[in-house]
Amino acid sequence: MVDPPQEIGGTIQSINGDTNTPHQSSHPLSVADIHVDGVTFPASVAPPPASKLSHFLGGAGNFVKFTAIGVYVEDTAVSVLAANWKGKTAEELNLAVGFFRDIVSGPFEKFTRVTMILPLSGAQYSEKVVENCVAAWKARGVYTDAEAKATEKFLEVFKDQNFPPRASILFTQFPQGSLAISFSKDGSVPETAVAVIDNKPLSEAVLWSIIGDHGVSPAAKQSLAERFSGLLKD
Ligand SMILES: O=C(/C=C/c1ccc(O)cc1)c1c(O)cc(O)cc1O
Repeated sequence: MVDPPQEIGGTIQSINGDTNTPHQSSHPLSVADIHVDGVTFPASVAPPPASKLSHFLGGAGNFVKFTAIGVYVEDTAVSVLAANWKGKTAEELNLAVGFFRDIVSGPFEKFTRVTMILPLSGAQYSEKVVENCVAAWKARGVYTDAEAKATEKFLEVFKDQNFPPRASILFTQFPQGSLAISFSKDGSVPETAVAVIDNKPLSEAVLWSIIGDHGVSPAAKQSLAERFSGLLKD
């Protein structure tokens, strides 16, 4: 379900507890909130944990009945993705592994909000994510000690957590390679991260396991393809 479009590109006030310096987003564009199984993903987040930049909602979908997943990208993603994907239909984008690869590894921040529809423990969630990431690395022959250590830290961050319905896990993926992890009991977005893991393969694999070729949320992929097809019209 999609709401009427909202203008993105206004002045953002308090940035990350830093200063009150107003930040202007780099381009005005029209995107709408998305509702997934009763969970609302607002059209923009300004800014996500540990970031100073505004992000807009690229797309959202569910992972079967368990979680609703919203993928936000830094405003500059539109001009970066235009280079390869301008003028493509939603169907073309949805079928293009390279389109999702460019979202995951493009030189812009991503912010992923995973909201519980059914209750999950931190261990249940993190073990599933790590299983998917390790399987993808092993398939490509790129699983090293650094990734094993990063996944241990990831599991540690989640081990004492419990997520009732409506609670969220928030990932900020930085282009330099770190992954900031935060938690929220409701729809709010905290300013600070609970943990930052400095491992680019892990940061990218978490998002890839959602929207990659065997991603857990085909609905989020479809949503990203539809919205970017509209944003990247000739
Ligand atoms: O959403 C999920 C995982 C949900 C889930 C459901 C049931 C379980 O017993 C465990 C986990 C998810 C995700 O958000 C990101 C990812 O990389 C993989 C996932 O499975």
